[in-house]
Amino acid sequence: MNLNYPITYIKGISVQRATLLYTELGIKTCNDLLNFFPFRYIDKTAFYSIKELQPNSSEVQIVGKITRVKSVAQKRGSRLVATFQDATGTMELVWFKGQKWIKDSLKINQPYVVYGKLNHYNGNFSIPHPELELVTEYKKKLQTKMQPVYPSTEKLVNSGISNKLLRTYIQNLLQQFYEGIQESLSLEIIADFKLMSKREALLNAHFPKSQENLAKAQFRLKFEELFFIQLQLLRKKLINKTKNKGFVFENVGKKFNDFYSNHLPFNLTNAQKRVLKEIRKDVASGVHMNRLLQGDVGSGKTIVALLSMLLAIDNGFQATIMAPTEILATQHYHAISEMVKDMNLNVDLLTGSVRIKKRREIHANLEDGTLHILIGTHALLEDKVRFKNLGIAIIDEQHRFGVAQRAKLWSKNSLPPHILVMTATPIPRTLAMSVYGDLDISVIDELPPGRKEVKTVHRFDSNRLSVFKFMKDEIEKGRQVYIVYPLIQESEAMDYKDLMDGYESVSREFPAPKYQISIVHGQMKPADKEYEMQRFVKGETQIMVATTVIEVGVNVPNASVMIIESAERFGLSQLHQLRGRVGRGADQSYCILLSSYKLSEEGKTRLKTMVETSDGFKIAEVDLKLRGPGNLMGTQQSGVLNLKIADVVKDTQILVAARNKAIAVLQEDGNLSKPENTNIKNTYLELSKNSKIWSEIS
Ligand SMILES: Nc1ncnc2c1ncn2[C@@H]1O[C@H](COP(=O)(O)OP(=O)(O)OP(=O)(O)O)[C@@H](O)[C@H]1O
Repeated sequence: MNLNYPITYIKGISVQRATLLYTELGIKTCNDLLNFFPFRYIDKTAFYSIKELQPNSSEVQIVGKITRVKSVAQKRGSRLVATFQDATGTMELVWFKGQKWIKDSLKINQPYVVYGKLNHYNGNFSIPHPELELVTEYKKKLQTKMQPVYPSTEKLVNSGISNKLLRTYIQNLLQQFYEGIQESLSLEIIADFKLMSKREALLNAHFPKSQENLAKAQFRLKFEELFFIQLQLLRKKLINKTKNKGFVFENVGKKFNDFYSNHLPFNLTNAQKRVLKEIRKDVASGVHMNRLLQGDVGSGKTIVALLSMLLAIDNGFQATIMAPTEILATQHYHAISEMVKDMNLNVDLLTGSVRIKKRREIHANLEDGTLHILIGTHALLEDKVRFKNLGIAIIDEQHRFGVAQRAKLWSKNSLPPHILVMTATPIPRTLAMSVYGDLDISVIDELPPGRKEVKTVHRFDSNRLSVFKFMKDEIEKGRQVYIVYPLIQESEAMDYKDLMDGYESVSREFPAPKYQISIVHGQMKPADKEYEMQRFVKGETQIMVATTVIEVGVNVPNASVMIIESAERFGLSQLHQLRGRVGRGADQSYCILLSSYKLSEEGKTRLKTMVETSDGFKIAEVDLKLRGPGNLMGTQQSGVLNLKIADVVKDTQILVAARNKAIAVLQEDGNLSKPENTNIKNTYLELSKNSKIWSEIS
């Protein structure tokens, strides 16, 4: 018997039911079903006394006697109420249906075991429609103490596959295949972490004998799941390091040194220096760099990108930056061209709106190597874009690019160029371990000196007039202001209306010619967007009304006020990104979050968090708690988050332990060829063949 057999091998599962289980729950093989875990258990191991009951107790089991039964008339029909009592107190059992036969069957003053969901109303406890069994009967039966409850769908239930039936299937499966369940971890790991055996763990995860056994079983299975994912990610990294040769940038040469000594516009922060060292070590070592650069908004990633590119250029290579939007690519282009303007370097910009003639020129310069740095958007991925020798590819805000798109950029070379992925959306460390576990990670955890914290306040819509007044004062001082409106796809038409209405009212309040206003939104042509953007960058307009197109990376140091309309509709990391557009110069900056009075609890938490902290990593932690890992920016494409039993957020301690153990195992035995690692190797190979998550991360 093999656990890879289809579930029709399990007693009681017909082809028709197997098909349903597959379409509804994705369960195909015995192994799938074995790893389909309950999401909760009905715990019948514990008994309560009535005095112990708490308003928030959910399902409870109590032994006591029924002392009285009566029918109580109510508006529609009547209900049956039994007074139930133990040595510590009294409560009620209630029925709304089937009252006649229940009334007839209830035995007064005999001990019952009662089980059900507890209600608490007006200080009184009751259980509606309880399960009841005379103690004499209860004692005769062999009890399943903790019943598993599995996730299900309406269709399954309607087709007769109840939770009870699922339980039976899994029971049958365990009976038929128990001997075939192989240990997957080494004896050493089992001893080290005092783990249950795999068989015992699976049995107890489905049919636990006690809470304690359940906890042990879950720990073992979570550890195993995270261990093998980490093993896979780390092996991928190891293979990348040992097999993929990278270009060697031996020289820290003329351009780098010239820029560092003569053109650096400021002193690097210690964090920038450290990260640059990490990058230099990679690119000089002969292995292929695959590094994630995390830095909070405004922490100064661009300069690190530029210096890394100069390392490549000094060694005869070309460099590229790919950005997710035209605005961003253009901005990088302007910033970088400006910084290297006296250095005899050729920098160009390639986006969707570059004209054919210019495009051809870029293609030609790229192929003959005269173009040193090319900055662009997705347009870089087109087949016609061929580098002479691309040494480093920097990808800004990687979550906007698919894995396949990135791969396309790699494949433009004989050897893959060094890769630096930059993200301004901090991801909590433990999550990064999973989602980017195969990359090396650098963090810029320090802001440039002299930055003042952006003062952040929350105001209700009714305060708009005083907000306008504040804007006028700031503009008077020579500052610029952003006003951002939400744009959510589902209500796009409405949102555009809000934006245009807002624009009109701002135009009335801030009339020309004294005030000039830019507007930028996604429905505009790229060239118009760019024109409006540039007017704001050059200081020709004082106010920029926009949707979230300006969310990431836009850098206008003179802009010191960020007003966010309907702030409650934005996600936390989005708000943080938007706020990051101000506070980029030396002036005191402000962020005003405007909202209606109607706020959900989550909305309140988001706004409160923004007012309380400006630390991107802290904000990411809160966001993670509010929305779960799959919704965070930077994690959407990660199959690593579709776990069967572990939770990368809640089980961080297990995750860290599993990762450290995986590192230790690979350090000792990179190919898993030692006899003591046979179990691990077999499971690893098996998972590589069969697991969906694994194919996504390999
Ligand atoms: N070490 C430094 N000292 C002073 N100013 C700096 C330093 N590093 C960067 N800056 C300036 O800080 C601002 C933000 O830098 P940059 O645009 O590189 O940030 P970023 O990390 O890309 O942030 P975001 O992701 O928000 O765009 C720029 O105006 C830049 O010139």
